[in-house]
Amino acid sequence: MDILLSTAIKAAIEAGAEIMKIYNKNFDVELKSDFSPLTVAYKNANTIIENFLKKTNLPIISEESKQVEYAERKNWETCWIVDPLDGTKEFIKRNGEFTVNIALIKKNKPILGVIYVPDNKTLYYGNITTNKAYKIVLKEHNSSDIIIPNSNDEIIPIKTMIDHLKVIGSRTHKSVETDELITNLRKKGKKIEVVSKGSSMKFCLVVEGKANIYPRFAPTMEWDTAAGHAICNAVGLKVMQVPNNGEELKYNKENLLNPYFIVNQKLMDHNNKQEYSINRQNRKKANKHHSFLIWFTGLSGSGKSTIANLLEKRLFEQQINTYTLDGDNLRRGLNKDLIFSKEDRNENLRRTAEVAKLFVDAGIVVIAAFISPYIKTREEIKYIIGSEDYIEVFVNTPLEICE
Ligand SMILES: Nc1ncnc2c1ncn2[C@@H]1O[C@H](COP(=O)(O)O)[C@@H](OP(=O)(O)O)[C@H]1O
Ligand SMILES: [Mg+2]
Repeated sequence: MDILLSTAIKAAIEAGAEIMKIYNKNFDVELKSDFSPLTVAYKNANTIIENFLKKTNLPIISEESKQVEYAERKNWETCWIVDPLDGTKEFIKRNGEFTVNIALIKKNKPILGVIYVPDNKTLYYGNITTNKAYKIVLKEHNSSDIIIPNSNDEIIPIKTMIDHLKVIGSRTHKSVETDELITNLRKKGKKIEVVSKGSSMKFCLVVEGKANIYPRFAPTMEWDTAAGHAICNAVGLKVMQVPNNGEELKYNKENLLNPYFIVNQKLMDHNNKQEYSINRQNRKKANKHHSFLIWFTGLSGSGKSTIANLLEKRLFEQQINTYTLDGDNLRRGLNKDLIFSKEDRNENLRRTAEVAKLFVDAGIVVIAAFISPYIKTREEIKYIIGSEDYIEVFVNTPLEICE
């Protein structure tokens, strides 16, 4: 694991352990003094985190520490941004909704993010270089088991029904603007459920797909959002500024106050579906058969295309309307702007799935053969098509034979 990421994870867990020692002692009210449980938890957590992060020789912006003048910090290409205890109101209310937040910023963008929820020992982290985010529920506040990411812990967001959205907002800092946004979404005919949570846990719930949109039309500081923002970006979610100027939140600004923002705004902009008189059911009746997608996956040289070709011939002989989507052929036209980078390969598959969906709607049995090794991508394809119309076939030819 990246040494910067593992350092941030260790720091967050150790800080969380310290916070819980104080949280678990009896206290009723916040005493606004340097010795209140909140202040002590906050300061101790900050010291622990700073001691870890100092080893990286990168500068730190932390809510708790004295801020370095902008004239100096604007020259920092890379820095840490830390909120040692986010959700202070929730800590006082004793509802467990508080977090430790550590983010690594490069050129004003968050590239790594770690959020630890010490009350339920849940760790979230994301890395935009690998485009992966993980959620791990620990048994103890102990980081020694987390050195190698386990694919079972990778966050694969639950998919969203665009007409039924869960909007998540602050438990404590509500705003009229957020209420207006919810009213407008309801006017668009969407079913909206409103969920409240304290702290950066809101980002985590959106990343998991347990909430869908997080509109923040109330003040926050850079340390409240940087780690959550990185984890969102790692799963492809954007944290857009409002008013929307097409840009995401930026970090290490002169003023560390964030503008308002929305996580996952694209869901709000989704167009309503236009209905036509002739639909899939009519086509199914006329064709006398169902339509669906058969997706062959397997290694290069495993025989996917050969089997797909034979299958199509057989179906065609039985007067079934078929079409084979071929990666090379699509790259000659629709996908000719795409290269073979990881992003473009995913985009290639996404577009293929969208085209397949149109063909399925047109009443055709679609056959596709793509290597598609990542379960995450195949889940995406299944989601686009709809699980009831998706048949996955793994051509399990051993590597030696493929070669
Ligand atoms: N008036 C204000 N100005 C700047 N930030 C504010 C603010 N009111 C609340 N916040 C930020 O909102 C955070 C709480 O978010 P939420 O309401 O989503 O739980 C606070 O974090 P702390 O709890 O760490 O102070 C604080 O930084
Ligand atoms: Mg905070």
